[in-house]
Amino acid sequence: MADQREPTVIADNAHVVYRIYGSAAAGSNTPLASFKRIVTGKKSGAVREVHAVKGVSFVAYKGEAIGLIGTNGSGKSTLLRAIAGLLPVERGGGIFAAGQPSLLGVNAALMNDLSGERNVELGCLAMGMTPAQVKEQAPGIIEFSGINERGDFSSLPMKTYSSGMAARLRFSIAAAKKHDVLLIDEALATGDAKFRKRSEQRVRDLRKEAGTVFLVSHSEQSIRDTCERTIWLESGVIRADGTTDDVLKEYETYVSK
Ligand SMILES: Nc1ncnc2c1ncn2[C@@H]1O[C@H](COP(=O)(O)OP(=O)(O)OP(=O)(O)O)[C@@H](O)[C@H]1O
Repeated sequence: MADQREPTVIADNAHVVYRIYGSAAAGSNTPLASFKRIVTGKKSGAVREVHAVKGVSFVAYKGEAIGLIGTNGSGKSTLLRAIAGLLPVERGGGIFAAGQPSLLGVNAALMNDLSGERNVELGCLAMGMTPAQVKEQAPGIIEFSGINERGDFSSLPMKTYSSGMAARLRFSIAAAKKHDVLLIDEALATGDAKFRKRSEQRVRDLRKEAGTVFLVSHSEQSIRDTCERTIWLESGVIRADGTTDDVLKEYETYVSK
């Protein structure tokens, strides 16, 4: 029988390389050296490359929540940013996505001098909501974030918030919209236990609304609670892709060695 599932993200032999210019020679980063480069049009000699994602291929389907695990520096955040279209994929491969994937935290660029309320409005408008939708959704977003649990913080500038409060507000804004593909980078690790529970529920709801969710996390519990499929990346290469139980078991054996 043909596969009836609808693909939302296809990675086909995707490679991502960071290029760091002028990183080697001593003195090449001085203002004078930079000025000389501008005048002469010459690029600084040294380019260092970090090959962060190496030939990754997978297909993600509508309704799936996929965990991304791997040790520090294994390429998880890089892959997420490439799926979001924020980093280019090298020639020969590609990442194709349905709609515009939203990377939680980056899309909602919050302004420190503005109040939480104003940031909610701007964030929602930036995600494409109409002013009427924003008006309707804003109180729910503030309530979900819980920033007013200890006083009226929503009318205060964001710079008065703790980093956890800011992260919660960012999550709440992004999670207010139905996303085709929602990419979450450790967002669930911020905030306290109560908020984490609420946000995990929200991820499950978003999934029910038929989007696809990718979750990068070092918390096996978060991955277990939200994702039935997990991809394990190590040194930029997929080591395993399968049910969360199976992949976590393999990963645990690897890290305990
Ligand atoms: N802006 C950058 N410029 C150059 N190299 C980078 C940059 N960002 C990440 N890297 C490198 O790319 C590799 C993968 O990094 P990445 O942040 O994707 O890993 P990660 O799996 O998300 O790590 P962690 O679990 O620590 O968050 C690492 O070797 C890192 O040093």
